[in-house]
Amino acid sequence: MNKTIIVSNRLPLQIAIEEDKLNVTPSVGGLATGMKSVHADGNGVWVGWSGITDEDLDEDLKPKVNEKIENAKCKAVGLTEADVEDFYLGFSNRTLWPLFHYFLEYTKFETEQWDAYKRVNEKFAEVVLDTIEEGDTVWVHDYQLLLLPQLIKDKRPDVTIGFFLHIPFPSYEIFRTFPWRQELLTGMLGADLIGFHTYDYERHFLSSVKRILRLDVNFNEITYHDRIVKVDSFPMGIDYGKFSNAALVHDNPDTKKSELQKRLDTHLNEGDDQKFILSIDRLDYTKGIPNRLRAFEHFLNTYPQYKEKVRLVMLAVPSRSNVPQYQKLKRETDELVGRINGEFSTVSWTPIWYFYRSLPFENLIDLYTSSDIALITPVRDGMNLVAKEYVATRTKQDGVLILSEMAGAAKEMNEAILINPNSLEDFATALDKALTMPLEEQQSRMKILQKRLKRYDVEKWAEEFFKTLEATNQIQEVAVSKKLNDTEEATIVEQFKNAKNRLVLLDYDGTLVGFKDNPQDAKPDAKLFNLLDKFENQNNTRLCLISGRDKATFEDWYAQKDYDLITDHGVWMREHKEWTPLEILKTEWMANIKPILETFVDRTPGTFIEEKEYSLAWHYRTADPELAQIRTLEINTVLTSMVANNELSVLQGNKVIEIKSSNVNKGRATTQLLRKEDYDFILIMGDDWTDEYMFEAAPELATTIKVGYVKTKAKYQIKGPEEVRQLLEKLTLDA
Ligand SMILES: O=P(O)(O)OC[C@H]1O[C@H](O[C@H]2O[C@H](CO)[C@@H](O)[C@H](O)[C@H]2O)[C@H](O)[C@@H](O)[C@@H]1O
Ligand SMILES: O=c1ccn([C@@H]2O[C@H](COP(=O)(O)OP(=O)(O)O)[C@@H](O)[C@H]2O)c(=O)[nH]1
Ligand SMILES: [Mg+2]
Repeated sequence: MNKTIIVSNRLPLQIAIEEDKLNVTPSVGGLATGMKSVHADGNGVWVGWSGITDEDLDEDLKPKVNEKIENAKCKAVGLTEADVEDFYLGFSNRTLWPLFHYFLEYTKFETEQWDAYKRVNEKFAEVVLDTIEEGDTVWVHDYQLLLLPQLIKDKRPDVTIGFFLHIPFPSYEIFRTFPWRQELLTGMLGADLIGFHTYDYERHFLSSVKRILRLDVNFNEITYHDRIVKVDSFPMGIDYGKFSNAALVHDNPDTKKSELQKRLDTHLNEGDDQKFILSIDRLDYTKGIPNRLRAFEHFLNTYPQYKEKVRLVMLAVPSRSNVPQYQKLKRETDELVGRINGEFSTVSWTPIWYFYRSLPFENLIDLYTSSDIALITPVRDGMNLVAKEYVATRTKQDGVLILSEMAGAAKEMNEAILINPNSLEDFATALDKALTMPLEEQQSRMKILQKRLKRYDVEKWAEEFFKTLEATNQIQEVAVSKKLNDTEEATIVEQFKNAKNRLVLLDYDGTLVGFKDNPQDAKPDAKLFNLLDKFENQNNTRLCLISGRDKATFEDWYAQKDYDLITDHGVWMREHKEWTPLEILKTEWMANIKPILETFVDRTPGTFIEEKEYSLAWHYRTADPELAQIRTLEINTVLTSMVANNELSVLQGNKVIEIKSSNVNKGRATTQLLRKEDYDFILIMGDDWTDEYMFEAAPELATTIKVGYVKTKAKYQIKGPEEVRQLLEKLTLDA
């Protein structure tokens, strides 16, 4: 039976060795708590790190640890102390985490740690590849494993891979500062579906893909080599039933109260207007803890009537405490709590109750159900599940959630009081509003929130992700339906061999060579000359390069060669080194259109005009892709009337717009060429939209091949120039 392999840095259980005994605890943090129920229900295996380093695992302990891991349907990836230091505490949590959360000043770029990141991603790949059986699906999670999807895809292209990022994806302006930005993006693109919590993270990612990798993005689909990678947003939900049921049990008078609950009750019973304001987070600088404390102080000063009535119950869960920024935050938090408590405390009242520890589930429920207000105010947060858990436990639908706009969860929780966590004023007004909110209003807001969270719970979230992942498989099949397979290739080689008179018509850019920023740099290389020469020297074979390039450029490049050439999209033809025009064209229009294009160059950095004898081309390969898209629309509009009057047409090529006479195209040139002789083998290859004219003009017996996996009239598709050359090589060898 096919299974799902979940992969994340941390396994849902954490193992530690304490006094020679194994101590197993559940992992904290949104990813582990959220995915746990998905894992428990499904048939599958979870691959990740157990929490113990290889150095701590002696031969005695190994089988015991493995047993615990296997019983939990997990498989461990072994990490050494150095891995934990450089990969986890290092690159993951001192580079990726701060930068993706917009903490530029905390971000370290260290090559050694980057190397460790690559090394550990490979370790994960090894275990995953070892676990995969045919038909399995892999779901990779989070920023610690950005390179993993590609590492798996390289070895197992048949396996469907999903990737989900649990933290924000930063805007391009931030992401571009990464020294290894390209590698990170291509690592992620190994997946077939890439998921984010919100549309904002999704569009930031697409923006980086367009600008850094210069890939074509069509709505939310990226064309990447022979695959289509789909990108979408899936806001993660919680195990709603687990939290609401636990709260119901907690409310039941027969349920035995915990020690913590008894303590909470003592204070709540001190008077009618005693209230708890709750905050729960890992002690992380993204969670905005110092801001929250200062804001609480400001609130007590602004609304002194709440003194001795409200308490801030703050649970800070220890996290990544070996990273210096976290240690600094711990000191700052301790100091602030001490100072504020010192400032306001009375004999019977301490304004802040501060717990620095992780609490068991039952105690979390005590806190959620006893608090009238939840104050969840991260400065940046991928999602924030605590906010959702609070809502799920409000069985009487009372209580108010104050939530930072900067949490992914805010996008779906409009009925909360949303605040900017940098504004002390916002905090104070929101707290006052929450404390005075009529019960009916609390309930009407809570009802809507609960309905939404209950419907789109974590199971539904995972289901939606899988559904989309399955659908991406189908688009893959459509996109590459004409992919040239080995049998077809063998037939072509065979036909070539048996033919008496052969014509091979090849486009140049994008077909025989890849694209360069400057078209003049895309010269034929020695290997290509070699290959074409071999072709040329075969009997009964006519080789003709057909290009939109101008005559002068081709004359320069191929002066020493005998190949036939067709240039300017079919204006000129060179046979036996003699140039003749295939078309007689006017050029008066150029003087009028060039100044218009020049104004576009002025206003669109990275673009330039290529002047050919019979056409003008505006290139925008290195321009900002979104600006270029707007400008192409503008150019088309501006040129419409002029084009009609001069019998011109505007061609949209690969990152280029070309204006030329309407009655010239590669199709007409192809037809003229075909009239010259009778061929019993014809091969035509091209990558661009303009090459489609050749495919249309080709007779039935011709073998037409599109380079690249986009829609085409050609019979077959092939990946890129590399593959074109391999095919040509086969034709020369076997002929
Ligand atoms: O594994 P740790 O270093 O101890 O950190 C705990 C986890 O923190 C992060 O959680 C994120 O995922 C949540 C669920 O999607 C989301 O609500 C939250 O905003 C994120 O910060 C981290 O992404 C995980 O990888 C860590 O395991
Ligand atoms: O003592 C605690 C405190 C919190 N949590 C859980 O930790 C998760 C925190 O997830 P969130 O998305 O809010 O933030 P993250 O820590 O992932 O950044 C929530 O599911 C909490 O229930 C926990 O297991 N033990
Ligand atoms: Mg081309």
